[in-house]
Amino acid sequence: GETAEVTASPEANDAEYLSPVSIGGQTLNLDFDTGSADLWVFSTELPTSETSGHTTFDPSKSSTFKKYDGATWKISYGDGSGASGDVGFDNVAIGGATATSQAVELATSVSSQFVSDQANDGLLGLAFSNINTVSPTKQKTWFETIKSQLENPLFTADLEKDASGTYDFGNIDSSKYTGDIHYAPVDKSGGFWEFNSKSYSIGGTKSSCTTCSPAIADTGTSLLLVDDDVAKAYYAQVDGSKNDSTQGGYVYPCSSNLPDFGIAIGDYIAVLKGSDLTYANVDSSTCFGGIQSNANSGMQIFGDVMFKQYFAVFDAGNTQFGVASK
Ligand SMILES: CN(C)c1ccc(C(=O)NN)cc1
Repeated sequence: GETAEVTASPEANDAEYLSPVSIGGQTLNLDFDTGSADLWVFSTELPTSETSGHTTFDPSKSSTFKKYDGATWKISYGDGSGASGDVGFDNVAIGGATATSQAVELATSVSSQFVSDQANDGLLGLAFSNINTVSPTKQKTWFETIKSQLENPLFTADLEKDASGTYDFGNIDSSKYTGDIHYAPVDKSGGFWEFNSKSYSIGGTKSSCTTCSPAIADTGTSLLLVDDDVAKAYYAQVDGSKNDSTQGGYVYPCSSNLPDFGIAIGDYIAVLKGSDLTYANVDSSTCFGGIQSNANSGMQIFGDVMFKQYFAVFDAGNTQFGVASK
């Protein structure tokens, strides 16, 4: 069975991580996203006014590209961004592993957030294919296409703070973590890497929350979006913090000593160091938190703030998600 490894390089503020992907011999930098299941790319079918700074996939230059007549796709993300277009098939290689006849979704329209994010040439979904948006027939993700060829049906994420990390497919590299991997069973029926998260800790004080929303492991989200009352309880411990709608969330004096925050991954509490829970500066003295409210959306979203502190295993063979210290 095959294994593959690819670099994950951070953009400003670790807002997202991009990895090189070869499609029909053309290399684009894609955002690997465990919170969605579409592989879509900036393409020459977009208006050139929307492709400045991006690498675009040109199907006419790939000898292996096949159009999927009549198929379309349209996706919206939690932050209100989105994209849409048409579909083809091509050979897609990541870190030396090639999925042949992989569905590649070509953008004909993208929202302003994607136009302005010039480092991002598209997304590679790593959630479950039941939420793929291709119509009239859903298509598989790259991981599901290649899974049977892999040594083990799993992939891992090692994202780093302000430094390159890796995604590995088919194996767990024991040099990338310390101690045990703590697994939670995944409910994939909603298409996400979803698990229970019924407790948390703030500054070492544990709270159970039987009413807490389930959580998803989402490498495509920058922050940690927790239930509103949990976010409130966290920032109640931060002097001078406030939920500032102008800034879009909780801000506080950058001089604050943020408390550690423990998140439940099933029965295991992964403690996130407070010293790594600031996301960005708003100005020279005001900081924007890595922990924010999910506005009671009914889902907690554990994004890159978690992956920067914990090595993660997405195990499709056993339908489980695991974390380990690193
Ligand atoms: C605008 N961009 C680059 C986005 C990238 C990813 C996402 C997302 O919610 N992934 N789960 C949203 C937006």
